[in-house]
Amino acid sequence: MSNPLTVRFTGPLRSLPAAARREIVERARAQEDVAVTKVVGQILARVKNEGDAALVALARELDRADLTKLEVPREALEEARDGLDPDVRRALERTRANLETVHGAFIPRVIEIESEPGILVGRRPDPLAAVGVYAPGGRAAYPSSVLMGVVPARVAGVPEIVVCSPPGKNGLPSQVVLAAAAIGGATRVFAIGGAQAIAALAFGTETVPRVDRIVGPGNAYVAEAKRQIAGNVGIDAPAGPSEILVIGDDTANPEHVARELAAQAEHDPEASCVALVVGDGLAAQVTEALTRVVVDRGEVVSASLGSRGAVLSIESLEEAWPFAADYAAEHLMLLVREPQAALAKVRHAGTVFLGDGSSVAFGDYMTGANHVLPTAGAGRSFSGLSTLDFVRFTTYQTVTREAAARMAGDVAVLAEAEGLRNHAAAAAAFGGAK
Ligand SMILES: NC(=O)c1ccc[n+]([C@@H]2O[C@H](COP(=O)([O-])OP(=O)(O)OC[C@H]3O[C@@H](n4cnc5c(N)ncnc54)[C@H](O)[C@@H]3O)[C@@H](O)[C@H]2O)c1
Ligand SMILES: N[C@H](CO)Cc1c[nH]c[nH+]1
Ligand SMILES: [Zn+2]
Repeated sequence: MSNPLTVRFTGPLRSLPAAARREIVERARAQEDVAVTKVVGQILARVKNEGDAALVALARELDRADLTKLEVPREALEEARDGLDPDVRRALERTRANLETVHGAFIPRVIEIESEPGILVGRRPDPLAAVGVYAPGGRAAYPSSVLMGVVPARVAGVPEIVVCSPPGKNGLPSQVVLAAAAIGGATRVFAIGGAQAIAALAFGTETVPRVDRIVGPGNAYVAEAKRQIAGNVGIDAPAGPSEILVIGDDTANPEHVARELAAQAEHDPEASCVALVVGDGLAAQVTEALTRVVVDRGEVVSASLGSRGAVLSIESLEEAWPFAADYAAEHLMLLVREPQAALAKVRHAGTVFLGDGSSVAFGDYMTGANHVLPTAGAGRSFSGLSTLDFVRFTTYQTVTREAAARMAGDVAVLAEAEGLRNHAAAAAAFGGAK
């Protein structure tokens, strides 16, 4: 590593100046960056107005790729899958199977309930007709993210699943991303990245179909593009640069804490990685371990930890819970003596990892939980990606003649109170009044 690794915030949490605490908790700066907002606004307008021509031009400008075709032919997907290293294929198929098991169990079912005798109300989940899945591909290729989006969509019954991922210099997303799209069951794949991919899926172009919902993680440009098009098309949670909050008591292994921070930091210089551990001694051990455990991508890890990282000591776990609720981490890791009891204290988190066996890397790749999760505090109001993102609900009701007769009077009372006498008349007619 060329730069020595430093962590931006260290020391006791209770001594942290209010401004520093705010800076850690409000790590949304990149998405609110006016420059990003402006650039993304311009990209969306170009794609909306110029369609495919803008996509080809933006691929040249931003991805340094000369595209002859935007859509990746089906044969190229199948060739990528068939040519994949057998170990990688087996691992991707294992991820797919676990996602199918977990997301199949989480799928919402039809619910029917009688609110009164003779009045049946139902709610039926209906799969969306077409969805877009963004798979990042700038600093790293993300075949795992392809599966995290495509598999739950397929399990939910979506017939058209369109994947977009940035092209490399050869004009195609990486082979392993293409293979994952085939393994997951994507119906179409386009070599389009960044904000322009989100625009193409939201507005449609000559070759890219307009979809009903766009999901998937990405960098600050992708997250901002999803935010800006949210009025036109459904989106999942804002899933931007990765983040982790590790909470550890005296049973936490400092090297494990450090490795978890380094793992999420390697995604992006804008990743936010924070540890709150009981005792100044343990905090110092974590900071020291960080200088030893980084095995790759040192520049990215250093940039992330140096600009946003925090290793803070607390006196007891009780100090951690209000901070954790405020921070609403994408990944919350509980390296504590009684993780299940600690889980009961958690208010906001994308997903939680309990105990010393549960590295976030397992959830990132294989447990079957989804790794597309709300970031930048969005965990206070959003959940991680699931089959719920791929359905909408149709409610329905049926009222028997007898129930209609019993209800018509009170409905007329409310309709009269609103000055809507035709409603009262309709209810009375169905209730059997002459
Ligand atoms: N929250 C989650 O669930 C989750 C899951 C996986 C990955 N991630 C995050 O996804 C992100 C992946 O980012 P990435 O950069 O590797 O890939 P990416 O595909 O998100 O972004 C690459 C694209 O960004 C665009 N871009 C780059 N610089 C630009 C500029 N100056 N102006 C306009 N557009 C520009 C380009 O179009 C490029 O194709 C990381 O931040 C990672 O932490 C998050
Ligand atoms: N940690 C990422 C979500 O923030 C997901 C991921 C994909 N590959 C490895 N990790
Ligand atoms: Zn990860």
